[in-house]
Amino acid sequence: MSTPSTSGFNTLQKLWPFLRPYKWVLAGALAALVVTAGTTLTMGKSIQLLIDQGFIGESLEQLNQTLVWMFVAVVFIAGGTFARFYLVTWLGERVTADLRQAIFNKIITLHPSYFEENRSGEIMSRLTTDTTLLQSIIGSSLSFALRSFVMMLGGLAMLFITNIKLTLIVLAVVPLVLIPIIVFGRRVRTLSRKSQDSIADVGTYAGEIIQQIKTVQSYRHESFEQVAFSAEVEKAFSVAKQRILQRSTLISVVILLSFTAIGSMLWVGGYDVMNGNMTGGELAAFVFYALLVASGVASVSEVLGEVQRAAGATERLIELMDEESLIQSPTVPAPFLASHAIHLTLDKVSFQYPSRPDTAALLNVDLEIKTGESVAIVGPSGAGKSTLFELLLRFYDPQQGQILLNGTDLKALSLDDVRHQMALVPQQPTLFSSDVWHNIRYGKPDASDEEVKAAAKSAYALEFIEKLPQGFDSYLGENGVRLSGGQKQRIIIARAILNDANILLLDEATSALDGESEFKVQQALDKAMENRTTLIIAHRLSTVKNADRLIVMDHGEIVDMGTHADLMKTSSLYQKLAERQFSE
Ligand SMILES: Nc1ncnc2c1ncn2[C@@H]1O[C@H](COP(=O)(O)OP(=O)(O)OP(=O)(O)O)[C@@H](O)[C@H]1O
Repeated sequence: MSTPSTSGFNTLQKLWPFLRPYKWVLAGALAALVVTAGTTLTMGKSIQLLIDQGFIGESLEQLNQTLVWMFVAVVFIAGGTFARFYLVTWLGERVTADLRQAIFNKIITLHPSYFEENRSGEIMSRLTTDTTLLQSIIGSSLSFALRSFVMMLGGLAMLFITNIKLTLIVLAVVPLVLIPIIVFGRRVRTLSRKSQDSIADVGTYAGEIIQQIKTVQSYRHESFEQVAFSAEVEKAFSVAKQRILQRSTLISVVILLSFTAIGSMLWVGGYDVMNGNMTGGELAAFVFYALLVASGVASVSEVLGEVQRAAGATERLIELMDEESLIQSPTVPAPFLASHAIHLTLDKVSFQYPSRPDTAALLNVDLEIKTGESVAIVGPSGAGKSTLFELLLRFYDPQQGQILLNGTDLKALSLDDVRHQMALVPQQPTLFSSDVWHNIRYGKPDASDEEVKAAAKSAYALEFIEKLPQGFDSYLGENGVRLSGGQKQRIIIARAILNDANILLLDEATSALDGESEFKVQQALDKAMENRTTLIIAHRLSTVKNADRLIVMDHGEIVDMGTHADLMKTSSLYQKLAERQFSE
């Protein structure tokens, strides 16, 4: 069985790839450390000379010489400490920056279902809290511990040189000091992970409430949420309390043991000085070294507690970094010829969401879509219409059957090629908290201002954008709160038009808009659909009538297919859906 401290260090070893690029900085810091520690150790001998020859021997020359040497030594110590502190703190900041980047790079490529299982607040907490903890540990605690460790070893050597008998007394205490370190260290580590987890819960909770602030306030749930949040905060506090108790106990036990040893040593040493077996200077030097060793042991033990905390944080980070996306580009993707001729085939596609393995969201779906065709998908709520889009965009892979793009399985093509072919206009338009430029240009980052404006014009968005206080430079607020639903949609459509993908995936939401707004969005959509293969989740009959073909879905299956007129005659489900629409 490994002790908690070694397994803590084992976990920390996994951070080595992040430190390796800066091994020269690390080496510089270590060199500075050795210089400072070595110089500090000579101070004990200087004190001995100062007392025995300067004070007791009453030699002014010796006094001067020793003090000059001590001054030189202090200059070295100051310089070395500067270098060590600067380099190590730099290292902590640099490594944390790299870690954050690596984690973000990982997160952004993970399959969407990962985010169903893991709450966003928790992921955010790893990116911020856990990395900050590591920064403080790499950047300061570890340097402190290393310095203490080197001083401890050096001090110990000097103790032996100065007086063996007294040293043995000091050493008898060391195992006594190690026992609490091992016992409490393990507890601190477990509690530390728990503590980080509960801090993440606090962040997640607050994040969700802030996002839903209007729901919270309209239902007058403020005080209810305050109570619930306070429970989360208190939970985090009580875990932290346990952790602090363990750490404080550890520190105080170590201090108590160390100073008991120094007390007994002083007694024995003082007795020897009185008997003339030892000079006063020797005892002073010995006490100096013993203090170095004791404070070294104390701070190493304190930092070992920190290391356990860091190991907890590292575990969580490594876990996230080891996560593999379930949706991957093949290593050698099949070649895909970009052209406007697009042929989509769904071949006996069945799919269950990973969180609901027993319910088929899609069942045996067979479908052919040709270039330029517009296909409307209708069906009751929960029929699987949006799921179809999720599979086309490869947010999920079907468990049975395959989806072919121009005859090649989506899984064989590079993700880039697949997604480059598609532009999605979702039912709930979501915008980035930035200006209009950024939001439209998201469809094509290298688009010129003219292209962005042209896309906005095609999407019938130009007129309202120009009326905004700063036109295209207007900040749209978080998630575009400063725009109406119809305006947000037209921005999204402009983005899709700019993207100029061959396949347009429209999840219509015009049902939520008033007549005027709906008319404009419809115009924008008609423009976007020109010369494109389009799949529309249709909620309104006007779209349905314009489509080349209609697909009726129910319980994940395609139950009927045809034109509006055909289906009015043959499909009872379609008749029902149409009746409901007309009566509305
Ligand atoms: N992420 C998910 N995890 C698990 N089940 C899901 C998920 N998303 C959708 N489902 C389920 O899959 C089924 C099909 O959902 P889908 O969103 O495709 O329906 P829809 O036809 O688009 O409905 P609507 O018209 O209401 O948007 C539903 O039963 C739904 O509850």
